[in-house]
Amino acid sequence: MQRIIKSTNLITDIEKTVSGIKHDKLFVLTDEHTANLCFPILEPFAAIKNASRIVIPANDTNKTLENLAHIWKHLTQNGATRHSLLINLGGGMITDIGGFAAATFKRGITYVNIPTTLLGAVDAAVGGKTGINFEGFKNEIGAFYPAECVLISSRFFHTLGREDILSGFSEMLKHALISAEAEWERLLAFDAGNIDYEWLTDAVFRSVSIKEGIVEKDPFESHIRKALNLGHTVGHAFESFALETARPVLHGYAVAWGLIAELYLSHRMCGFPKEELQKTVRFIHRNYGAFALDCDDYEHLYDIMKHDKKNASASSVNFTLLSGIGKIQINQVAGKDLIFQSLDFYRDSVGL
Ligand SMILES: NC(=O)c1ccc[n+]([C@@H]2O[C@H](COP(=O)([O-])OP(=O)(O)OC[C@H]3O[C@@H](n4cnc5c(N)ncnc54)[C@H](O)[C@@H]3O)[C@@H](O)[C@H]2O)c1
Ligand SMILES: O=C(O)C(=O)C[C@@H](O)[C@H](O)[C@H](O)COP(=O)(O)O
Ligand SMILES: [Zn+2]
Repeated sequence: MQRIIKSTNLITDIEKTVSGIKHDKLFVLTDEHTANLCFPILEPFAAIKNASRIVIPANDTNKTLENLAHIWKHLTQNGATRHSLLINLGGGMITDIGGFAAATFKRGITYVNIPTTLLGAVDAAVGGKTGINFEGFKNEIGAFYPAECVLISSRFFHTLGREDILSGFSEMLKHALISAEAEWERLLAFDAGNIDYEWLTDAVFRSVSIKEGIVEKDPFESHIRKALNLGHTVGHAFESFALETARPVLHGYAVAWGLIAELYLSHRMCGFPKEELQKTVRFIHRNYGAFALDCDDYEHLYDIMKHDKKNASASSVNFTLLSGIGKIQINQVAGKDLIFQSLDFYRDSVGL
């Protein structure tokens, strides 16, 4: 199992981590934003200054084959060997693409994730799913290849804008929904306009523990790990559709909107309570607004859902649903009519 450090002393922890991993050369991958905002925070650790630096453009639209090739090229041209160490310093885009570069370079080198976004810290950096988007589909190419260590520190969160905080928060809400009512209640009190960072740090550490517990039981998503995909069957369809129509949305926003549709399916198919559905929908609508679509888009969204990795066949769509908070129902196949009704419900809920 990968080592997860919930750090309260970043520099000491990174020094210990890097010196504890035998390596011949150190590489640090950032995007153009984390190069400026986050790399300097690590500079008191001398070895980082001498590391070979790889910088790629920011955001999910750049989680591409071209940027993956750029990372491979840099490693090759700068003397990386099978014994080199890669540090991924960034949000989920960087830990996904950097993790996949590490998985594939010389058939696998060791890497460490230092997530710098809320989403990266609670979700993307943990659990070993790595990959890139391809042909318009989210995470179409990838590998399970866990980081040797994930170093989580809330020091990076202070430069995040409201939208990136909310994007990460929806994955925390997902973790609460699949675990316990008390956690869900606590999170619904979150005020993105007035962030209490101490409260947030505690909530992040609890959230990571929920994911850690699930991944430990099922690292390759054969059964219970599918719970971590709640909201993503519809969410990824929205995200891919948004990319296609040149109006990209943040991953966590797509997941939040996906949760609306999938909790509706949970209500209809598994008896998820109406009051909890309504409370969650109100929170999402208030904080995340809406992604515009109309009923002419349903067929296309359904076609995208048919590519979801959880599907048992190319013609059925498999969801993770809930019969209550913390009551996970995996492998739920919904028919096309009901999926369309869930999209109607999404549109009604967000005022479209
Ligand atoms: N592997 C997994 O299990 C997993 C889980 C969830 C999401 N993901 C993937 O993660 C990606 C989304 O991650 P994300 O939301 O972190 O996006 P991201 O990595 O694109 O980061 C969002 C933005 O924040 C900037 N940024 C990063 N750290 C910052 C900081 N400390 N201060 C200010 N700006 C900062 C980035 O440069 C970028 O512009 C998606 O590709 C999604 O598919 C993967
Ligand atoms: O770690 C997991 O397992 C997840 O499903 C976490 C998700 O939040 C994440 O977005 C993941 O990348 C989705 O994976 P995919 O297998 O549906 O591409
Ligand atoms: Zn996600």
